[in-house]
Amino acid sequence: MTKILEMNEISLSFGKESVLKNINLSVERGEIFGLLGPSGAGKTTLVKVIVGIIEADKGTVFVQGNKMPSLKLMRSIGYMSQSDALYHELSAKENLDFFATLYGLKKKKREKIINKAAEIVNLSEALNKEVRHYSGGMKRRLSLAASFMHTPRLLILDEPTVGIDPVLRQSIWEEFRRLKESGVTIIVTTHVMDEADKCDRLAMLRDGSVIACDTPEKLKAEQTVESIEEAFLAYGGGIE
Ligand SMILES: Nc1ncnc2c1ncn2[C@@H]1O[C@H](COP(=O)(O)OP(=O)(O)OP(=O)(O)O)[C@@H](O)[C@H]1O
Repeated sequence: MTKILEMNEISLSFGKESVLKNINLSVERGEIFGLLGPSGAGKTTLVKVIVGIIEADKGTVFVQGNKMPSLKLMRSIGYMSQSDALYHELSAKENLDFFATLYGLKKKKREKIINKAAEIVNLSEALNKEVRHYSGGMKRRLSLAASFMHTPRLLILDEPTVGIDPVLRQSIWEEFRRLKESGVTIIVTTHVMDEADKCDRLAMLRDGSVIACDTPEKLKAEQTVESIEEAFLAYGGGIE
């Protein structure tokens, strides 16, 4: 396997608060890579640094060998932020059509791609509804569809399943695996332990530092525990 993402010595402070502390991580092509940590651990800040929304004080990020931020790579990266970037006055279909234009998808193919993405997140029936009439979970699902509809090489998802019911969460994870099979690399932040267990590899974050990084199986075996939650605590992830 080859590396699609490399982060070297990433550090960042907001004022006096040190939010990311010397992060060194790499992600292999085709992996589902999890960033696990409690609220405030620095997960969102780290993905914003990867995407290029925030500049780190120190360190470098390379995606496919290109130093970030890189305009050239925009179309090969899909990003779903924690807050929805949707047009509430437009229908879901119009929103997806807007993103399709941004990604440069050809008009002829758009309809099919939009319908497929909507089907995956279970929104086919509500495609023509204005987003202002959507529930919170529906908006998350629509944002998710928008992030992967152009089949990016690298898909970065910040807490993608928050507010989504367990049944749909399962089917969304099945889709992540299908995307992975088709060669997409996925980075996903979560504080849900059973989701973390589904990742190929996992970095555990606490107070801006990586406290452990490996496959869920090895992380558990190393601490001779049965669950990711116990492993997280054993690595020092608990509240002091
Ligand atoms: N723009 C900002 N200005 C100042 N402090 C910030 C800013 N963004 C984040 N922080 C701080 O950085 C720390 C890490 O925040 P971050 O959002 O990255 O954590 P997180 O692990 O994603 O948490 P959550 O799971 O709640 O989203 C927190 O203490 C937060 O208050």
